Amino acid sequence: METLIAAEDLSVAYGGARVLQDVSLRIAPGEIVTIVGPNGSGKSTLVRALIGLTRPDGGKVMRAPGLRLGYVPQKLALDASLPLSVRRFLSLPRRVSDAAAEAALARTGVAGLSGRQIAGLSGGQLQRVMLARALLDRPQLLILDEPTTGLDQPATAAFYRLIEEVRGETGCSVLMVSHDLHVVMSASDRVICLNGHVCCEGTPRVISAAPEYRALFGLGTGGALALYRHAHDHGHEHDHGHGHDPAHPHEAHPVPLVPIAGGQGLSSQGSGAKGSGGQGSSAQASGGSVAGGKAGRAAAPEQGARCAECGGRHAV
Ligand SMILES: Nc1ncnc2c1ncn2[C@@H]1O[C@H](COP(=O)(O)OP(=O)(O)OP(=O)(O)O)[C@@H](O)[C@H]1O
Repeated sequence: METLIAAEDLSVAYGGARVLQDVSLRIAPGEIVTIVGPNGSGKSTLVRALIGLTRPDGGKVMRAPGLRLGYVPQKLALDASLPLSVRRFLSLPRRVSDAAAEAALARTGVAGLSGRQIAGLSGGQLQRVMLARALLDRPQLLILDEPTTGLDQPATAAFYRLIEEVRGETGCSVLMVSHDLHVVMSASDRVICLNGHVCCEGTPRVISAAPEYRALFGLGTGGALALYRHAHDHGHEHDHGHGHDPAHPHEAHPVPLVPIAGGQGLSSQGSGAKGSGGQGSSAQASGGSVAGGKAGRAAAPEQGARCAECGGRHAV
């Protein structure tokens, strides 16, 4: 299977505190993958390590050569008192034409905001402007870190619909971090449940039923299943390791849960590399080939002690 980006046994520590341990994942062309997990479980750290903003102290990140990557950060690290128009923001760091800027704003539903100050935008408008900026480089992989923070429910649902439309139009893959479990379950092809390590991963249906997920998020996510009506009738090709016919309902061949094998405990070693502040940039990822193996170690037997946090058996 073709892979755009992959992490293999990725570990990150900040000043000796282990945040990620042996995290492996891979993103295939065209799929929408969502990372869920409790506060502080390392979701943003994982995203930043994938992008290259945070240096891992173990494992590696591999990208398809010349991968075009669009990134929408959780927060915009801008001084609100600095005058910065939407139009100028769209040309940071690379100048874009007025036509391209207008088209991107129109695509994300905020046409006509060009002359407005970034500091004066509502939360929903800012998210759409940041998405417009990320789309300007025609990313093959769009990475969004909690893109709907602070938005109300209709705005959140509308934003996820927009993401699905963009994926449908451009064929880009989407990797996002989200706490909106119900929407995540309806809008994702695959969900990765993170708590310093990958607790479990699979289709929304499989994840909703996973004991590891339920231990972390409780049993009140039944509505997420009700929302999940993914008939898998979109045109992209992807394979979650089970080679299904894309015309099949996705649930018919659920991805097996992927416990992380191995016996290493938490280490207090680590260099704690800090990344620089993300600014909603699009970045041309540096090259490097992607290994074809299944990064998530599918169908590995459960090993290790039962996790006190999520109830699953895994390395950490
Ligand atoms: N630059 C940093 N320096 C030191 N510690 C950090 C840094 N960034 C994150 N951390 C710590 O690492 C842990 C994981 O943080 P991270 O932001 O990755 O979690 P998260 O799952 O995205 O959380 P949330 O859901 O609250 O956004 C937290 O304990 C956090 O305090």
